[in-house]
Amino acid sequence: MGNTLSNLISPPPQQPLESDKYLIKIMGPTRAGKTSVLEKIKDPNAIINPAIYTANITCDVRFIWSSVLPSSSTQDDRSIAEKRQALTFYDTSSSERQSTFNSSFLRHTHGIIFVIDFSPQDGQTREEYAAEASKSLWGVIDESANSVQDQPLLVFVNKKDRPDSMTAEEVIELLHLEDIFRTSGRRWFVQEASALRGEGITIGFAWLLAQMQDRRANCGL
Ligand SMILES: Nc1nc2c(ncn2[C@@H]2O[C@H](COP(=O)(O)OP(=O)(O)OP(=O)(O)O)[C@@H](O)[C@H]2O)c(=O)[nH]1
Ligand SMILES: [Mg+2]
Repeated sequence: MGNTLSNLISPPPQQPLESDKYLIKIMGPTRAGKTSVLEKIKDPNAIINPAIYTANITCDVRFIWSSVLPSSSTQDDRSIAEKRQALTFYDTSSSERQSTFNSSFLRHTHGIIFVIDFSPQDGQTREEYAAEASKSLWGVIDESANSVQDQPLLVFVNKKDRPDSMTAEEVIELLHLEDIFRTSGRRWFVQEASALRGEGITIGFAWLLAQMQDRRANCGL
């Protein structure tokens, strides 16, 4: 029990992973759907429980990314994928955000997933919500500017099943994503998604995986 609990709340791994493994960190505003997105990456058939409440828990999940291969893939494809795609995800929770996102947060990280849903809370306007989200994203990127090598950034605009959701274009503008590329050369991609319905998750994640593989092949990162 003690072991299990300490595994759940252990700090982000700081050691470089072996060469065939990737570490991905998931960030984003409170209740945006970070954990739900992770559940769907792990298992596209997972049922997302609307009553899920995951604040204050940080989990470090290690698994083999074979579940997102197309159903038409052969056993050989799966074996190759299982050998190659060992991924560790670090899912952040609401309460740790400020204290955790320091200059070493992205060290040894190969990819970043930022989940946003644009559901303003407690009387916030959309613009206020976006400004806060943008500040937190830029905070991490600025903080780590000297210690990391421009990992690819995947942004999920989650909860597309809701009528008030925003488009990828609006998010690109509100988060000033084009500036990220201009200032750092970091590659980014915005994918509209619904973790609830399982839409957009696999395609977005496939982009991130391809980027991470490309960086490793070309830059050894
Ligand atoms: N409608 C809808 N609800 C979703 C979707 N994804 C997640 N939710 C719901 O949004 C709530 C928050 O989801 P979580 O995955 O816990 O969000 P989180 O970002 O991990 O939350 P914290 O860790 O507390 O910051 C839950 O009630 C989910 O069921 C989605 O695509 N559509
Ligand atoms: Mg969560």
